[in-house]
Amino acid sequence: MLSIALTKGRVEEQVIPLLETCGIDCEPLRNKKRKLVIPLGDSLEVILVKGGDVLTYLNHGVVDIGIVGSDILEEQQNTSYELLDLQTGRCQFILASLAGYDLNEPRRHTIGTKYPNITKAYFASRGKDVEIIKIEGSVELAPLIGLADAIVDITETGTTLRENNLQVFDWLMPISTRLVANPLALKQKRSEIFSLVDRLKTMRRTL
Ligand SMILES: Nc1ncnc2c1ncn2[C@@H]1O[C@H](COP(=O)(O)OP(=O)(O)OP(=O)(O)O)[C@@H](O)[C@H]1O
Ligand SMILES: O=P(O)(O)OC[C@H]1O[C@H](OP(=O)(O)OP(=O)(O)O)[C@H](O)[C@@H]1O
Repeated sequence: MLSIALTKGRVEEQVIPLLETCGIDCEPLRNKKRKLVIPLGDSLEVILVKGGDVLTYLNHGVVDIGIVGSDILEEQQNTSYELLDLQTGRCQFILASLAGYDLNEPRRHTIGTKYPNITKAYFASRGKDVEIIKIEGSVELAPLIGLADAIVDITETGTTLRENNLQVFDWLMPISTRLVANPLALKQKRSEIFSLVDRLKTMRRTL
């Protein structure tokens, strides 16, 4: 039996069809209502968690594998084994602001973001010291109402940026959903884990 910590929400919605193409019956996941522990047949058990908590469950050894966005792995400076890029949940990290924003204006800029570590590393690599304001959501609001000069956030379709008159000033990195494993589980359940990884690897190309 393999236990999987699956990020609920967007990641979950895009991973379910992939699991189904691998022949895994996901009806219990689709019909879960408020249930958080969902057995899928005899060989898999899914627990549904927030993305930011996947590595906590994994690193405490209470699940064998995790499915989580690379944005979170990068932000949390993940050291667990990344086994596969599932190639779902694709989006991008961007630096955005209102038209006319000048990153090179010589003063300390204020940046709003849900991802302070990624933001700090990005500006450090450009030799810039910025003030970071951590925001939990609706990040695009920050430059609009004067909380920050610019934001580092995720864009997928570009709709949120467009509807709020924001422009992209830089593309930081692409994001996609990854499969990560607990190192002990990788030793103890190697064949089970790699059998799933191999199936996912084959089927992700068909979606
Ligand atoms: N357009 C998108 N915007 C944000 N995240 C996306 C997008 N597309 C895919 N993702 C992936 O989905 C994850 C976020 O999922 P979701 O939006 O369901 O959670 P959330 O409610 O924003 O996050 P949380 O409540 O944990 O802060 C991200 O970690 C990222 O890997
Ligand atoms: O380019 P788009 O397709 O418009 O997607 C990007 C938006 O989606 C995410 O927000 P989310 O919906 O998770 O809401 P949040 O603001 O509460 O984080 C992200 O933070 C952007 O705001």
